[in-house]
Amino acid sequence: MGGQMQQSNAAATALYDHPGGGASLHNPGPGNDAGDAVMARWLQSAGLQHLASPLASNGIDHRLLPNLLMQGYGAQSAEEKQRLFKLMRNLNFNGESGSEPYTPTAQSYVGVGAPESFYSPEFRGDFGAGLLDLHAMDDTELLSEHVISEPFEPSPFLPGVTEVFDDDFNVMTSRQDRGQADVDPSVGLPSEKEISTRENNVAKIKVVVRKRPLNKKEVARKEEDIVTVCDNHYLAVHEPKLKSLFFSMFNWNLKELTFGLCVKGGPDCLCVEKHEFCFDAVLDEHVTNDEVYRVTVEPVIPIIFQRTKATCFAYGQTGSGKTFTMQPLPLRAAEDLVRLLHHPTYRNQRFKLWLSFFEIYGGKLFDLLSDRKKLCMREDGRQQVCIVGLQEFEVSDVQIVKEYIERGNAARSTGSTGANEESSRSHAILQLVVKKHSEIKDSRRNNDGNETKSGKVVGKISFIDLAGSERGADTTDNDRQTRIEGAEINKSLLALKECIRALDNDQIHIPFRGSKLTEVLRDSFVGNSRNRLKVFQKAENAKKDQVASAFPPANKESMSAPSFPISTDVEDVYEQYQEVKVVDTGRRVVEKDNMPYNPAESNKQPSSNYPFNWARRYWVDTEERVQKVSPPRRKAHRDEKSEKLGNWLKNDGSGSDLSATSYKPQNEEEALIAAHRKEIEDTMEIVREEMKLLAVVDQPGSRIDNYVTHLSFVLSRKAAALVSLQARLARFQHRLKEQEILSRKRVPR
Ligand SMILES: Nc1ncnc2c1ncn2[C@@H]1O[C@H](COP(=O)(O)OP(=O)(O)OP(=O)(O)O)[C@@H](O)[C@H]1O
Repeated sequence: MGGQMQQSNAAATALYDHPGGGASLHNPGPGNDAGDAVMARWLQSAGLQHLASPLASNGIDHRLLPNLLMQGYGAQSAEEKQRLFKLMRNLNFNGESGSEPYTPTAQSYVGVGAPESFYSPEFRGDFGAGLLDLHAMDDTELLSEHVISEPFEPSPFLPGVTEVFDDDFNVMTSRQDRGQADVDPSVGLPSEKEISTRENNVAKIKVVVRKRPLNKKEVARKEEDIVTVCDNHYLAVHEPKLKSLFFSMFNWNLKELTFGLCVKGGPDCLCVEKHEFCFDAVLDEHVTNDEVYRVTVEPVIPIIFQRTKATCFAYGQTGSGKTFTMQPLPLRAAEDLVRLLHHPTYRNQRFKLWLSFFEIYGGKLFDLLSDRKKLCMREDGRQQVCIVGLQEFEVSDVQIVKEYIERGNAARSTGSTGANEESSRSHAILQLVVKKHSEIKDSRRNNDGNETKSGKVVGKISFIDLAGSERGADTTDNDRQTRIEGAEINKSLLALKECIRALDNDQIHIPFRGSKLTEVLRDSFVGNSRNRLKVFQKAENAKKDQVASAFPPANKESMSAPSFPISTDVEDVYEQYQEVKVVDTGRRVVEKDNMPYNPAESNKQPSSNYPFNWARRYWVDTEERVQKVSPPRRKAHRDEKSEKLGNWLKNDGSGSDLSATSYKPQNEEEALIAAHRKEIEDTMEIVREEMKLLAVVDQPGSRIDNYVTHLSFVLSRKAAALVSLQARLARFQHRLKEQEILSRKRVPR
């Protein structure tokens, strides 16, 4: 994920070199120039360098940072304010002068010749996790950059490095070269142009779709192949649809009514709708697994040595070919990683490769390389996730990697479902970690979070073979256990999707606590992380954006394609959600036979990074309203709002208390509701925490009030989903009662 994340990290580590000397930001004085420069660089690291002058004119004091949030004074746009807010958070700003930040000297910008101790976790701990690192608050376990300061040479056996990563890599190399040659304070940092180049060029998420050929069953059933790969980026799905003779459609966004006569046949004729989608890459049914590797994982391998965490997901419906696609990838990656370890650049750096393999089944973690030992997940004070008891194995050659992978695969939970005879019923996570060691005593150790003893993480790549999402139709033949598994799988995939969506929209709050899967993956999402997903897309691209929503139900399992990972009830809720989204972007993605898709036309539509247009409108409205509210009333206004929200969530209309913990689900529907309740409770907890934090930095005219409104909106959406589920449950129970009455009537007296 995000090159800008890596960028920010580089800036942060270059800034801090020496602990002593320099003026405190709290005490402008002799070191004021240095303080000026530091403040300017802090702002620069957040892309807010243009705000340095208002601060400078007032004397340098980090306590003035919140003033920049004031409207008409500093940060103007929503994005700027958000960045500034993030910066303050990362500076551990608390509005009081209690914590003295470390003051770097002008000399300290160079980023070379730093004493070893300075980069030690203990030392960095003094300044708070991820200080100055805008995107890597939880990323403190990564090795500091100075240990890999030798210029990196691209591996001669990795010719396929994509342009994106080439750019990223070249910027980094040139910066490092210059940093070593020159002691100018500005040299250790990237130029503005470099920042923007990197930010523009490195995608946070890459989406590659692989089409699977029809399998024997589908061929025997004479099913149509409804997916056409148009070129390397586009594919089309042909959706058979029953249409009535006369049809009408109202587009809320364009406020226009379309109606017409289906001329192809009589009433209820079968039409084929063509939907076209765009991805970063589309691979047809003839590509080999090697080609998949070259397009997806290979470009990321070199940057694993550059303090990066990468994650490769396989996402798709059950039976779509995720396991088939994912299984060969770690082995190929290990081959290249081992080769790089022996490359002259890294040969003498005491780097080693470690492997671990575990699965999440039914919300619990099991070590696949240690007789399925049950594992515990813990979060430390810095929100670093540790999997207690997970065995990591040092792997020095590919044969050993192969053996471990086979052993882990054999231990995985699989089962037979209506859609796939050997379906993965768990999420399997294989991690390859490059560590730098000072001394190694044992090649096998517990991952107890004690990094200093056995090496510091340089970079990591995780391969995640997600369990497949299931539609209601896929579950008809499944037994009770399999259906419960399916509900759990769908729930965790939903949580994953929420996180990716939040990340892609640059939201401040990412709902990692939505499921075990997202909690475990937390560190793959933050800091120096890059994701290569099989399926998901950035909001900027209209067509891509619609992928997850607009896939037709028919035969979509024939590719590793997006689908809403919902089995029954939740599906409805998310369909509604997606409908809103379509209205929001106002872009047409459905290309009908008689209505060819016109990209130019779609570009005319208003674009938005925000997931819901009406939410955005709400945001704007609220902003206007809040501006009119006088400052003393603002807090009361916010408190009242959150209290109302809390009350509403506690009492969802059915009189049930969401916080009830004694609730025992009786069937799958109730289990789903319980899962939703838990999610709402977790989200509320996070909102409460966020609000505490926000209260500290709230300033008249800031948009924090709006942010709370936004969170309220997110919660209300979840609550609406819950209400819908409960309505379904009531209907379900009603049906059961009816059946019971009927069966009683049939019993002869
Ligand atoms: N590209 C492909 N070429 C040939 N066969 C494929 C391809 N992709 C998948 N298959 C076959 O399709 C079947 C289902 O694939 P797989 O088990 O990988 O699906 P899955 O998405 O992992 O399913 P689940 O989520 O249920 O575990 C397997 O028999 C596999 O060999």
